Amino acid sequence: MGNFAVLGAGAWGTALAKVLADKGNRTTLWAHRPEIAEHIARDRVNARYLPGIALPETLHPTGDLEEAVRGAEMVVVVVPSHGLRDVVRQARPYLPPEVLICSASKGIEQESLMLMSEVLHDELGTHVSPRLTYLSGPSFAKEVAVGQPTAVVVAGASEPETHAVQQAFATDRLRVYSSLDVVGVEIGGALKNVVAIAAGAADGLGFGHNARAGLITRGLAEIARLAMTKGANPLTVAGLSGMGDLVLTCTGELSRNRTVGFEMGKGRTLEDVLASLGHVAEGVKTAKSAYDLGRKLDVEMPITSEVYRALYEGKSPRQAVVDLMNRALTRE
Ligand SMILES: NC(=O)c1ccc[n+]([C@@H]2O[C@H](COP(=O)([O-])OP(=O)(O)OC[C@H]3O[C@@H](n4cnc5c(N)ncnc54)[C@H](O)[C@@H]3O)[C@@H](O)[C@H]2O)c1
Ligand SMILES: O=P(O)(O)OC[C@H](O)CO
Repeated sequence: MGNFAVLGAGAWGTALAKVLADKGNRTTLWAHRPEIAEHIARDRVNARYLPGIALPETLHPTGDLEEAVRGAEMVVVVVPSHGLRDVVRQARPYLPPEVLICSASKGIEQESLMLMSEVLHDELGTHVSPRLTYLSGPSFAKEVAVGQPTAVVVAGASEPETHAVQQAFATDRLRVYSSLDVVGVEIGGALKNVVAIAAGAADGLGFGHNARAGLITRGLAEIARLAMTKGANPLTVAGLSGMGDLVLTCTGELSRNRTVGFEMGKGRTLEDVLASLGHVAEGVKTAKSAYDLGRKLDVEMPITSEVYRALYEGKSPRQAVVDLMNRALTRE
């Protein structure tokens, strides 16, 4: 059995820690807010982020980052993408030399416009590259936590390490594929959240299935363009992290990103929706990062641009749809 650490006790970190702990691994779950660790230790449930799910005794909550990573064979980082750099920097002095590192956060850092793998390289050095992996794909935390069948993908630059992480997470309910295309898998996971906001807005505005299918498909086209420009294989985003996660998040009512778009489509303000959401909706920050990255790399991203304008420039979702529909006609 392994000795694993999961950094981030939100819904996804808790669900992934439960997967590892249910397999009999000693799994330490680090919470950004120490009181969350105390509550989990007392109640054996994360009532704030994953209510109603009993957590096994093999899962050890802590608010102490050093305690969490000391002696770990694999550290899984699952904090919101805007917090990943700080958490990794704080954990760095205590990381065992040969530790495997897996990021399960979906986002692009604002300002630097770096993918999570680039942030990890920046903080830990490029020599860690073979030990870095990235987990993504269509996976609502709540469904994984109750053992609903789910398929995800783990990407890494080095096959043996990627295979080790694939094996660590795999169960008869969680099927884990592997990939060597880290950038493609990361971009698919980050950008689907932006398209989910658009699809939610379309639903909130009262549009139909046609609009949603159009957004998913054309959203995938702009995700593929960005992925290719960043050196990824565009076919990667037709897989679980890309098309798979677009289908889930653009249609599933559990999606926080879709909810943000849906409520804005109904007329609520972004601030109002975020105040009541209770969880991170990565697409809000990623819309800005991706918009800036698209402009920097000269990649045409019309859906991302309209989501950005609706979130950051006060454009009405209805006007954003009108402008998308009236763009110059083009080839598919
Ligand atoms: N929830 C899911 O179903 C799901 C599935 C796949 C991937 N993800 C991704 O996992 C990541 C985490 O999402 P989640 O659903 O667990 O979030 P969540 O909203 O459920 O919880 C957020 C957690 O992050 C902590 N936090 C807040 N700010 C922080 C900071 N600056 N530094 C460190 N920690 C901070 C909070 O205390 C909380 O524990 C996101 O990138 C998300 O896109 C989520
Ligand atoms: O609830 P969302 O929109 O953050 O989506 C959660 C996961 O990323 C789904 O794969």
